[in-house]
Amino acid sequence: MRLILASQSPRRREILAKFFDAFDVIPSNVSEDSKALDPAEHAVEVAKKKARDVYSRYGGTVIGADTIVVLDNKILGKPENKEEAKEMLRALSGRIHKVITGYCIIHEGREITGHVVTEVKFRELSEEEIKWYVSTGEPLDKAGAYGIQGKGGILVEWIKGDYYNVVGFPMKIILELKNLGFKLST
Ligand SMILES: Cc1cn([C@H]2C[C@H](O)[C@@H](COP(=O)(O)OP(=O)(O)OP(=O)(O)O)O2)c(=O)[nH]c1=O
Repeated sequence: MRLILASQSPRRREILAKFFDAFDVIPSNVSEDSKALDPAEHAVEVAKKKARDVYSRYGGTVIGADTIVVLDNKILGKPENKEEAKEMLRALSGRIHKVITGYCIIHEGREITGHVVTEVKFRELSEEEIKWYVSTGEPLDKAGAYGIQGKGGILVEWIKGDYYNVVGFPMKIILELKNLGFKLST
């Protein structure tokens, strides 16, 4: 069965490639909005849209995922510009937030959905640090305006849960694929 990752994210491709040799990458072309009020539900709904979009065009076994940062029950998506990135980082400073990845795997016409939550605590960030981090260019294509896998690692005090979930591809998805019969590479 052909495995397809419905994502433009290079991070997702790299993580999936650690475990499976053969898959295709076909980014979806959908808007990242939903009617869901609950953040986890929202992430799952968007993941479903991504997977359904690619499945309807190519069939196969399709993986869609959506990662959001949630602070005080409010969703922080990808910042539109540097000013918005700074605002997000100020809001996250010194606080615990959740990173939620919703996923949808469509296999033999059936949808397997779920979400994974990781808690992340940020250090207290100075204005100078925030300015420096935004000038690295890292925040712009990332939920919550940071990437834990890059220079953004320095902003983080601790995490509780799956590290790979913060980067956008929880190990839960790998386990679901294994359960469906996809063989892990050696
Ligand atoms: C919090 C955090 C997010 N991110 C990234 C993961 C996701 O790529 C991105 C959230 O955006 P998403 O909409 O989940 O994904 P995407 O637009 O990059 O790719 P696609 O929709 O095609 O699958 O933020 C990190 O890389 N590191 C982090 O620490």
